[in-house]
Amino acid sequence: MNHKIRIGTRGSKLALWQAYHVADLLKAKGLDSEIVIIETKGDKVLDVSIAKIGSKGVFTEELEDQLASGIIDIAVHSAKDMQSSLPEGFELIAFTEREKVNDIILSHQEDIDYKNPDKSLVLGTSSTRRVATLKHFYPHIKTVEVRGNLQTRIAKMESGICDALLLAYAGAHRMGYNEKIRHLLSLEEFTPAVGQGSVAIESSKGLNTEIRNQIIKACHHEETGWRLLAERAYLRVLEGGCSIPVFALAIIEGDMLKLKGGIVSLAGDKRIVEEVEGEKVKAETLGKKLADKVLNSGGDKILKEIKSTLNQ
Ligand SMILES: NCc1[nH]cc(CCC(=O)O)c1CC(=O)O
Repeated sequence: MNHKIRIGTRGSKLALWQAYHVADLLKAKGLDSEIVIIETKGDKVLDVSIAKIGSKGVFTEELEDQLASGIIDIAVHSAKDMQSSLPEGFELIAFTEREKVNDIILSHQEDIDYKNPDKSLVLGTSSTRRVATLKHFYPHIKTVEVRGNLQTRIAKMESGICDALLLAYAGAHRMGYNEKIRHLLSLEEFTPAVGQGSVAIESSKGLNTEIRNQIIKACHHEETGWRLLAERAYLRVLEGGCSIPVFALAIIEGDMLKLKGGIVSLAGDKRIVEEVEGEKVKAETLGKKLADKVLNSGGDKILKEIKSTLNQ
């Protein structure tokens, strides 16, 4: 079959990088594609925090409309930005090989010392997980909300609203900012968001089976797939949109999967971390098991507290 696979994407530089990455993976298996840029609500409202406009689908709804009408065959997203449950009729069919999952501190200044409580430091971020984690481990650090794409955030930092940005390594690396990375943060403290570092491919359930299988064969990275299956099962129970500071990271060792994750209160005073381990083929069950453990050891109270704060 000589069908040109139409890849839908948002128009930001990072989104385009991801779309071209998928196009390259397809090309390597002899599959032709073309990129279709689609503007989403999330791209238009840059001045309001995502936590406030409601995280559900602000970056995905328009793409799903185009999937449903067959204008595009697949939509490409940062796996991290994908809701844990998709609307009826859609599915994630592939996850690309994961990039380094750490968070980083990025700055134009070279001497960023985030561990010394005697040095004042203002970090820009818009992630509740990162803000809460900073409050927990580094309460002396001040934060300011910095939104927009990476280029915008860097411009804001350089204009002086903060000393440095707290970001995902994956995005900074993909946008070519490695030389501004000052610290790679530990996975124990800054356990990443579910899915961080991988690119997810979404399709309508009605996508032609042959095309679907070709895409999976070209793009899906199996180990990443197991890891994200576990992490996303955890997220689904915690109902964590990106406004809730939950985190989880799965690793694979042979046939086994280790999943570590938890939740941190918005004020940073409470942080719960639990771990589960089992066969990787039980990824989804392990994710749910982790959720039970976290909820039962006080996560339920933190979650309730966060939800009532966000609904105010
Ligand atoms: N929330 C925005 C977002 N979505 C995906 C990435 C980076 C790439 C990735 O983690 O896959 C980022 C930027 C960031 O968190 O710094």
